[in-house]
Amino acid sequence: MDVQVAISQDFLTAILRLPRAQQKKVNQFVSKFRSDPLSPGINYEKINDAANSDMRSVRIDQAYRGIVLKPNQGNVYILLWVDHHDEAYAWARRHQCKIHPKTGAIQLYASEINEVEPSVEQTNTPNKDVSSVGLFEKYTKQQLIELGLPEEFADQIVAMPDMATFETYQDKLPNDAFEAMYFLAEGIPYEEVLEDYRNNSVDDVDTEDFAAALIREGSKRRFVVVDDEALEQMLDAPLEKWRVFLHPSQRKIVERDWNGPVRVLGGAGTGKTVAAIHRAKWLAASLDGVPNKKVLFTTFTKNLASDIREHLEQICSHTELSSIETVNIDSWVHQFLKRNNYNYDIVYPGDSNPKRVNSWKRALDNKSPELDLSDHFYEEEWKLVIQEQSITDKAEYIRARRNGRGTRLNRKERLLAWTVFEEYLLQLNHNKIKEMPDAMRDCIALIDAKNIKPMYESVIVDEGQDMGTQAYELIRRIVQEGKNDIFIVGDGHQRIYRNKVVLGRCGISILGRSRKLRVNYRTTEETKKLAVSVLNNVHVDDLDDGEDTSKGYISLMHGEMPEIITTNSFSDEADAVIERIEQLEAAGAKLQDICLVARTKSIRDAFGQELSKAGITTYEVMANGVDNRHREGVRIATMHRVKGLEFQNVFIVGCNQQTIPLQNFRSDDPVELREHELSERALLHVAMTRAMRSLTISCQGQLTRFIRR
Ligand SMILES: Nc1ncnc2c1ncn2[C@@H]1O[C@H](COP(=O)(O)OP(=O)(O)OP(=O)(O)O)[C@@H](O)[C@H]1O
Repeated sequence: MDVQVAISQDFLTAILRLPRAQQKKVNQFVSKFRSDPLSPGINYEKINDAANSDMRSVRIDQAYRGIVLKPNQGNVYILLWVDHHDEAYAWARRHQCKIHPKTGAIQLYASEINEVEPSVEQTNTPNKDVSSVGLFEKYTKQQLIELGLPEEFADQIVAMPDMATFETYQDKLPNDAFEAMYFLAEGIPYEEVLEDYRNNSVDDVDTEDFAAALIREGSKRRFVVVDDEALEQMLDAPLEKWRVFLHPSQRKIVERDWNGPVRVLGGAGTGKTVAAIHRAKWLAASLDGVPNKKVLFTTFTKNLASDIREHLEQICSHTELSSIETVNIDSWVHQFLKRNNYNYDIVYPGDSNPKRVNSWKRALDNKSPELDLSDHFYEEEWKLVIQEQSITDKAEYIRARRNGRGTRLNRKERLLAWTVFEEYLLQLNHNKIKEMPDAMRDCIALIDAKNIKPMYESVIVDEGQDMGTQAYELIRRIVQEGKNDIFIVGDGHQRIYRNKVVLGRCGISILGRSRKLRVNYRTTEETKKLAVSVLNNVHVDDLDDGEDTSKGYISLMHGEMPEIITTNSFSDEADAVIERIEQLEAAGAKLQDICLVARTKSIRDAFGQELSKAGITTYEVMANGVDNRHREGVRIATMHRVKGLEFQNVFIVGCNQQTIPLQNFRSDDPVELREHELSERALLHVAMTRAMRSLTISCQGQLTRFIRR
């Protein structure tokens, strides 16, 4: 029978904690072990009192030991842990590794859990009858076990008094069981949780058959069977776990055929981009390098597209890579139109292109004195109504949908307002410029006129929340309709460009093909909680005319509470930030892992200058390129620029009451004001959720009202 060697994610993490010299030895050992775990050179030793009698220690060198699970049945060896002799043995005593009888997934968890004291919150609440307020009182023990809870914990968990107490079990329970219980406690319906945590087609689980268990989705988040090539890659530091260990909820959406467009939602850091990258690889593999069969991976921002290309290069073969085109949607439009001899300059609604600004100025000169509407109103009306619905004449404008616009306009008022838009259209034409939504429409017109066949087998869209109607209509047109055609990932909570869309209205029906990712791999739970609180009680859409919620969204990591620094002046704030950056550097942090984020360019630059004066190198995050992580320097960026990116340590500076929300927005329209407020909150939320390890927020004077301490 073939020998199978698997590695747990924990083993790889354990390697990274060792001194460099030892890491090398472990790597050599693993290569030897992988080629023949039965070789006489490998010393297996029984571990007295190990939680699992199938655990053995193996000798790496004089001082270090690996912990291996060698089940009785089959020919499977699983490398679980590595450490200094005594610590490795202690680890084996503290950990259990078993196949769950219901889900069939291999679980690694604490061998014992002590009775946990109710949380301080709970004990401080006078007269509260603990036993009557169980967190899981709606569920039976059996139901919890169905979701992956090990039976030995069932009594304790079913009697759990509150969330705070439950959270203290995080590092004791298997990750899958903890997550599933957490989502139940957050109010996610049982069936939905079961769908995510049950392994497909597992009926009769043989709890001794590790070979069968290793290939189940639920096991693959933590264990991988290694062949030589994969092993070599994996042992190459720095290790990026997402390359190998997809969460079952990610794997379920990535590795399967879909009978039409799919929409995947998920809070910041839940691995949407990672899922989309793996999806691109999976689709490309199925194309088998056939020329002219292509997958398009598109994003909203240019720098994210470059980032994604780099990631694809890490996981795809040459052939797969040759089938994937990665480009942000606007560049795609530019390239397509250029190939088709398009004669217009492309601009953006509201941008500073002098020809566009002048055209708009002339259009506003035609404002009717009979209408008391602000210039801003016309700007928004143009973008949100006229461009959104591709309106080109008066008659269409009179019939136009104006949902979500606060100021009502009757027929006569629309006719009067139209004079501005009519002039703008004339000016754009006269100056040979087009706004991007028009350019997208022109792409469609060209495709129709030239009868161009769909160019892609599949399109993958990242940052789906920021793409507008025209972008989706164009996407619909360039991809072959049918199996695996469109895969969209996005998060309405991160919409910062106000390009709302209703997919169904763009010919993209996601009925029955909508999924959600819930596990945040990036930020700590402490940062996540603060970032989510910025969007409390605001309504966020699901890209298809429904509502999305940030309930049932968990971070697996814990860390320091975000620090909030209030100062009295700019120089005090700058000093405080510089001091902390110097402390981080002294503690070993690399400058390129630190990002300073500001709401505006001028605040960014002001802080950038202070950092330079203090001798700290800075590096501006640009819109149009990949961040060269080898270039030294603290990253400095506006909030818009950091979307989709991540940094170990994030400083959000200038979080003053007067700056966030930005005060340059004037409108009497309550709907516009609400929308403005929402996108300002989304911007802050995006900036906060870039932080992997630490988040520091600072202000001068009063802190923005978006943050409640
Ligand atoms: N299965 C996984 N295992 C380990 N790490 C993962 C996994 N999936 C994602 N990650 C990590 O989590 C972080 C966030 O992932 P990703 O950027 O895909 O999230 P996202 O949902 O697209 O985030 P955002 O919407 O905030 O941009 C990254 O550091 C990524 O490497």
